[in-house]
Amino acid sequence: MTHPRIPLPAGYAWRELTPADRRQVVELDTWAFPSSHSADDLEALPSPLSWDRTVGVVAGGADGLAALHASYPFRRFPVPGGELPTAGLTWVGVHPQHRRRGLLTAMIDLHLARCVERGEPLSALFAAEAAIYGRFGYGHAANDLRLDIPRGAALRDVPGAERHTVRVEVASRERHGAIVDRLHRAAGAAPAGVPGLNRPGWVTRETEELQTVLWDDAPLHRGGRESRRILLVELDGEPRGYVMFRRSLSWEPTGPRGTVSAGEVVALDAAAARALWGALLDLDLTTEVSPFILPVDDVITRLLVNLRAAAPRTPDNLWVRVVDVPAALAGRRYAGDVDVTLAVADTRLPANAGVYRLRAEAFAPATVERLAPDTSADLSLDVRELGAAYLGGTSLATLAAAGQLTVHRPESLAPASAAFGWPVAPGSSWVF
Ligand SMILES: CC(=O)SCCNC(=O)CCNC(=O)[C@H](O)C(C)(C)COP(=O)(O)OP(=O)(O)OC[C@H]1O[C@@H](n2cnc3c(N)ncnc32)[C@H](O)[C@@H]1OP(=O)(O)O
Repeated sequence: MTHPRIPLPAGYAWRELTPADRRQVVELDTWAFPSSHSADDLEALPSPLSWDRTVGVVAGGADGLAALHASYPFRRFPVPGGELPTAGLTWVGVHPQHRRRGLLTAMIDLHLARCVERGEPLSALFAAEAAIYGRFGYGHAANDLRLDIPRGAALRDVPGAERHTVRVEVASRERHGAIVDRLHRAAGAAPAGVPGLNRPGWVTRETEELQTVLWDDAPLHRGGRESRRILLVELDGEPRGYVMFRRSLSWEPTGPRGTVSAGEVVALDAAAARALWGALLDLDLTTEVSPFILPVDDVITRLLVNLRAAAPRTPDNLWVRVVDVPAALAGRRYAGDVDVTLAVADTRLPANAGVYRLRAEAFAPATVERLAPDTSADLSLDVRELGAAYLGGTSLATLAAAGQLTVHRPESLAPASAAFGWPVAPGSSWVF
């Protein structure tokens, strides 16, 4: 792959990184993200990085890295009704000595240029701070749900839940890797049990490095909690759902106080989900279950009799950058008939800007045509807002109400908003 000529501020140079640079990567990372763990301990952990997509910045005359970024090759990133190659931007860090000199800006320009070269119409990320990425055209595209559910919280009944059996074991890749992979993919492909109605943004761990990191259970991940366990629910011996979890326990004057930190909670249908949550909410010596990341429309929101008591919070989940507007628009399905012209602005990638006519019947393939740049459009918006709406989690009408989308033909907004939505809320079940 050619190295695009993306300029850096004076005195800095690009450096392609390899596994031999692992120590420097760890050291830069601990400058960017303060950690109580030693560089030796962190270096001993498996690395999630795809090294051929990991680029450093070095400063003339200085040791070590001034900055670093990487991306994951998500070849099958779920978009509404389909999948598109997507670059998962990650491990972005600038040494405090070198911050606010334009290094991140240059790294984003290189990242986007490489997305174009690689034919990745989208980039997605989790933002360390919400204010960082909008300026680069990333839109806040999904939220997730965080809960603290009291032990024994009442759940509504689901017929057939009682037919499931439960297994609780120490989590291991050898025993559970294939099961977890299969259930996770299946749950994202058809969360409502209907083929084609997928969960946008439900990204899978597609590389061997990401799989290795998932199953690594080094003591420094534990934070005072136990080693990682898995709870599986089965129907007639067939796995139908899982949750990986760790418990912690303290003894208070009032009695034992245990919490359950749960990772992704995945089930193939409502009965399996009811069986899974029922078991998870009834572990001895515990008082509370805190699932880390759930989709905002996860079935638990319908199963809990008192959702309010679980103190729901919905922080931002994925941010999406549309790198190739026509490929992205044509690569997803729409939840209603649509025939709309969009004027998309993109100062960072001018070739991406333009006026596009999008036509599709509900849930059928779409066609996208680039029109002359002076064509009057029905709606105009920045590529950042297109990214926010792209996975179906942010309504075009909401963007219009917030003054972040301009309506030129009023009758186009309602059908376009309905079409850009999606019946299943977007979101990733893990942070990358
Ligand atoms: C996908 C991920 O990996 S998320 C992880 C992001 N990394 C971190 O949060 C680690 C700690 N922080 C850092 O490493 C750095 O401060 C970074 C990467 C956030 C920013 O790097 P810098 O090289 O300082 O950014 P750069 O100089 O290119 O700034 C570009 C613009 O973004 C703004 N900006 C940079 N960081 C922030 C921030 N945290 N909040 C708000 N604005 C910011 C700058 O003010 C600047 O604005 P301007 O163009 O109006 O002057």
